[in-house]
Amino acid sequence: MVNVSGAPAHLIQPVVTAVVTPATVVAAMFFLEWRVAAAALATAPLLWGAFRLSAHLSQRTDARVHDSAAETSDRVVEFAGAQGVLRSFGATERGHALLDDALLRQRTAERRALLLGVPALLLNSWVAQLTFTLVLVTAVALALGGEIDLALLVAMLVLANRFVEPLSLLSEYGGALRVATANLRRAVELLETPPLPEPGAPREPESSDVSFTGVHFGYPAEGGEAVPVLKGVSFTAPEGGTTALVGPSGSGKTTVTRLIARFFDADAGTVAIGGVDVRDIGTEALMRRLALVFQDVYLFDGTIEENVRLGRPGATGAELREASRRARLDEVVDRLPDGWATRVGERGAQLSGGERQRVSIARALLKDAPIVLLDEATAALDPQNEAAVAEALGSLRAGRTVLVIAHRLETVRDADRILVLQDGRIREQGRHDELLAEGGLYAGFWRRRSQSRGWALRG
Ligand SMILES: Nc1ncnc2c1ncn2[C@@H]1O[C@H](COP(=O)(O)OP(=O)(O)OP(=O)(O)O)[C@@H](O)[C@H]1O
Repeated sequence: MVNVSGAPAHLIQPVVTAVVTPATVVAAMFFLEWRVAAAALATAPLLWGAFRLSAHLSQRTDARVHDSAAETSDRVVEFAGAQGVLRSFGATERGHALLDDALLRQRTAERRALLLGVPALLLNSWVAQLTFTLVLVTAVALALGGEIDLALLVAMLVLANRFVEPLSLLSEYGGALRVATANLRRAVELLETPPLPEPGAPREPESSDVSFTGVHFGYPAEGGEAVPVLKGVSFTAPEGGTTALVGPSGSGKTTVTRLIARFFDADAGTVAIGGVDVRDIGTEALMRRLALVFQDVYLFDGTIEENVRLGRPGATGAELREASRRARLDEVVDRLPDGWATRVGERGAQLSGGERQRVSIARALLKDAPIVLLDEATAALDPQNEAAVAEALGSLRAGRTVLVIAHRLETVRDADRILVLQDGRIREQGRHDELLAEGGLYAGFWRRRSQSRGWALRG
């Protein structure tokens, strides 16, 4: 963005100068001695050709360097910001590996840009020198022939120098201008992304069951075909019951929850709440019905109280305390020296993983939405936090429609319905004992569970 906003001030002016100066110089040359001016002008197509060629050579590498630099800075921010989460997941190594990869890609892209940039620079300066030489030879030949005097010769050489100098700079500015143009294009693309359309005649669902009917979905891919993630998913999560989503990593569990909250719309099929297509429910009404308790809980750098209040800004103090008590957040607050006024730090950095979860559960309880989308943490919490969070989740589930991406064994066993996802399809569904009796995928996973810590399905 800095590159884009800096473009007018830092780039346009030198680029204009680099074009206007040679044009003025050639005009002055014509005025003084047309044959020397004609020699300078004759090289114009050559100069233009060299400029285009070097632009073409660097265009692709510029884009690659830019993309890899953008990725590196994203990774650095992510790595720094996600330290707490990475640590609690015992995954700092993975964070390191991602950052290392990004740095390596950036180095390769820059090295390649440098290698391809050298011929482009050589070509530009070679053509610029050629122009200068041609003007020099013409002027000297004319002076030797006695057609121009020494003073005019010197004037011509000075002018020839002024002609060539800005042209060699033009190739440098050209590169920066291209980067700015590419950035501007990206910014425009982002701004032009349409929000999901609001229904013309919004409908209110009468109940809170969630159903998928023949849902197909693939994440919009930049430029290419979307890779299918959900391939014809159908199920019903009954009102007031707990439906557990289980399946190997990447099978589409998170995607199912995202489609309910309309982060994206299905490509085909219907996602409905209480029989009403989510696309026919207004965004505000939809959000009122949903509480999201995801792993990457969003905590902003305010006090604990402010973070819980986000669930329902108008809640009374008593309601706030009741929600916190049921989320077992009150005992955390009691321990902290500043109590409710304790600042949680950027992204909740001052709190432990289990404490952050309790804040987000309290927030969801305060919101009191009939449908809860829950992503259980994969992190091993200490026993005290584990028990508290399990209890807090228990109060959140009571009487609500819950869709839970389950990681804990108990959650799966106690669920009213288990959906076994694999490769974007629901392979099995039913209750724990029914699925065990079926002796299929789920039963196999369950048998192997004793070999893994907690509930982890391997693909
Ligand atoms: N924002 C996104 N853009 C593009 N592809 C995505 C995006 N989010 C997820 N995917 C891809 O969609 C597929 C399903 O991902 P999803 O997160 O739904 O799986 P999951 O079952 O929740 O996995 P996990 O248990 O590891 O969280 C994966 O191949 C993933 O790489």
